[in-house]
Amino acid sequence: MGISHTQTGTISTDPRSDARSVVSASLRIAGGKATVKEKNMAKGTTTIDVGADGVALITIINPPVNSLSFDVLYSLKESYDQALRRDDVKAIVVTGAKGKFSGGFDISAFGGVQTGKVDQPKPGYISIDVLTDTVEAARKPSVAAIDGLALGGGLEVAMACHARISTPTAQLGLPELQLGIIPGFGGTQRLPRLVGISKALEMMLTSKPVKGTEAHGLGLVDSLVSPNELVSSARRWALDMVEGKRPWVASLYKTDKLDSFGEAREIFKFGRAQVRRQAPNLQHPLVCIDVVETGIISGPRAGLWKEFESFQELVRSDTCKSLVHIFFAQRGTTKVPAVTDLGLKPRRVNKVAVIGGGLMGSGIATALVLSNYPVILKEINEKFLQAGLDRVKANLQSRVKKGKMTQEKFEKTFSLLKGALDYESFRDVDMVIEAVIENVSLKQQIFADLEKYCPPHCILASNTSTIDLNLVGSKTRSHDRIIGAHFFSPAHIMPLLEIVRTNKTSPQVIVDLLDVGKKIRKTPVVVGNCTGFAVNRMFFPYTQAALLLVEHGTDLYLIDKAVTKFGMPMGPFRLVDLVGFGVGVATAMQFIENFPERTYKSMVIPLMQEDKRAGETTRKGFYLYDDKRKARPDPEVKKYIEKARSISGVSVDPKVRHRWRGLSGSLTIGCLTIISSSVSHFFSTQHFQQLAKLSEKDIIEMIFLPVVNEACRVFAEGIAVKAADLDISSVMGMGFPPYRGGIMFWADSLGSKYIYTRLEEWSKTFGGFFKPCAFLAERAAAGAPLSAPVEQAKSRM
Ligand SMILES: C[C@H](O)CC(=O)SCCNC(=O)CCNC(=O)[C@H](O)C(C)(C)COP(=O)(O)OP(=O)(O)OC[C@H]1O[C@@H](n2cnc3c(N)ncnc32)[C@H](O)[C@@H]1OP(=O)(O)O
Repeated sequence: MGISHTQTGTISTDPRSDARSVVSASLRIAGGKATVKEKNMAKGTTTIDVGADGVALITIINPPVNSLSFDVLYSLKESYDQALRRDDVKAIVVTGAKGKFSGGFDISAFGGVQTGKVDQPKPGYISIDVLTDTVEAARKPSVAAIDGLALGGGLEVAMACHARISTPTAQLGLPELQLGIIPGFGGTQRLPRLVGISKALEMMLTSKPVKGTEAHGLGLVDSLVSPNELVSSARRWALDMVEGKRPWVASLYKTDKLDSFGEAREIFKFGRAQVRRQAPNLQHPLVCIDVVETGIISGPRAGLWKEFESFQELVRSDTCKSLVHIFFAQRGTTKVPAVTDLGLKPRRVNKVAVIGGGLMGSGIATALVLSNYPVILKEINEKFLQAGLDRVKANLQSRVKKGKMTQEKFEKTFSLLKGALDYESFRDVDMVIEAVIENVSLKQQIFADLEKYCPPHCILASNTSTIDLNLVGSKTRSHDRIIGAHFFSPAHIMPLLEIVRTNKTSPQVIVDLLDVGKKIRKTPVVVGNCTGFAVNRMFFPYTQAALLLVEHGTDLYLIDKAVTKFGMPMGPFRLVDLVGFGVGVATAMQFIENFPERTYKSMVIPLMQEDKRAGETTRKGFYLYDDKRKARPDPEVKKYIEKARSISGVSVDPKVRHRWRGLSGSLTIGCLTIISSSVSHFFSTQHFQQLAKLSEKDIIEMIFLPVVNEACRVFAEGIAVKAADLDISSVMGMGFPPYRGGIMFWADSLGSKYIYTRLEEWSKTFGGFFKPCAFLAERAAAGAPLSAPVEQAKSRM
């Protein structure tokens, strides 16, 4: 259709303050054409294609998601200038190449903006000069033809057009807040005018996109068509506008969807209250509301300027840096050196078996059937099997109740699940996930059976959270296909999947499981084999530090409060209650056996267990629980703490200098034997008093710096390939606040020297638990960040 002109070689304006910018290098012309080198440097472009019908089709091209780099944005402006200049162009259609409109502003450019390494255009250039004064104010109408996705800046470009045609499945949204910023190309002003203030705030504050069909209902999209008809319909629509057959709407000045001032004020008030309650540590959602409000009160142009200023400030904030780090770290977990770069293609997994229908097994089976995998659920008897099947059913039904699944879809999904009491039906499965209790000999027997019944290509995965996989597979000769698939409870909801490889697991099997992980919508992190892997190893010192503090005098509820305020979903004691003391103690035993030198052996939990307290399930743990599972502090807990103190020799007498003797002998509680501590050291009254009066900052550091210390060990041992994988593991497995960037990213914000000094100081008082590891000591001595790659780590992979 028509003549095609790519824009790489045509510059009409240079909006940048410094024309010799990094960006301009990619657009500069050498003898009328960009050199090959310069072309290769360009990060995306637009093309313009003028048809015989007089419609200029401008296509955004920047794979994989047509993000809006500065190159693309400048090229968009140039394409527009050309289309507006040319007499043979009557109207304009903007679209994205290969079925994707645009994934928004190029997030990889944020770093350059933050450090000032990329020259930015003059203030307000994109949102005002380009989108408002060129696109929206043009004397030729524009229609956005949206397929795939129009997110962030992508949707903002589309909203500056005079109409939007979309496919029913396209995703439209302004997810900027999940990156710690607000929309910066006019979205805060145009979205409320297209869909109303309430809906616009909801879309921005939750960062959730809407599908084309919903967008149509909301008025964000003017017409829905199939992908095949998208561009032709948009062309017709644009020409209809030229001929006055369809309205030509500038979204920025629309007022019909706006509420009255009084109503708007109420909506803003409600929004702010909700933000303060749900995200008390975050500023940018409040800024977003302020910016929308400015536009409503002072007019959209004032709103655009306020948006620009706020965006510039937020993009440089620590929150934005942390969230952008998390964005890329999450996508980086599937890039595993010497595994995903070998050119291996994932094999097709047609059928999966899950062994064990308990909480974990049924959750895993739910996650699998939800992604259309046929699943066999195996149990040891009819009763357990039925209970397992019922759990999966209940998981799915809860989705129906919440309106997330139709009854018809429920029936189809549930029919993918079959029960089994033996291994006969395992003869054609491609993957088995064992999810039985943490019992080594039971697991060994199961894996030996699996080797007999499953086909030789079948992936043999274990959901163990702590047990060494070499031990699990020791009675087989299938070590190359044994792998850990460690889900987090509830498995159908929690987003993380720890993929544990031994030094014998084949790369093909890892690639296969990564693919299954992606299909069941998990974020997989590949880790090496050791007790507790990455997440539980980091979790362990978290609870331990909390117990140590409590035994030394800090109020347990104060600890939970401080930790929640820091941004964790719950404090360590509330978490132990939720997980249950049984699981907590079983896990602790693994650590005591494997890392005795850095285990703090508290008796608080075993003493409580002795009194039939086991956490939330018994309605009594560190908290008391009512019928609605609401937790309230229990003054009785004090007595267990005091008893534990007397056992461990920790005294609270302020006048005397006490010796912390440690335990001698062993104490048997139920089936649990806590081996006596060999560690003995001193602590002073002064320290007790300090601990009783710790500031929130101290509490946070005494809880999380041991976690950092363990994360450093995990990294140094090669259990995690990249520090960023530990960031994702901490955010998705532990609930570490993403806006702090994950455990290693946060640690680097404090500095290795500072962390080392703090831990060293506490270790002198409290012993081995706080002792900084060699890796931390080395990084501190070198003044190096903890997240810098480990060059010669003894990789266990
Ligand atoms: C001024 C403006 O208001 C500011 C903005 O526009 S900020 C940007 C707003 N946009 C967003 O937040 C969207 C972010 N992207 C996403 O949510 C998802 O990537 C997506 C829904 C677009 C695609 O998801 P999916 O198909 O699962 O692919 P996903 O693996 O996430 O991304 C594919 C690749 O595109 C990259 N990518 C996605 N969106 C990008 C963006 N906006 N900028 C740069 N790269 C992006 C990813 O990093 C990934 O790269 P990789 O293959 O090298 O790892």
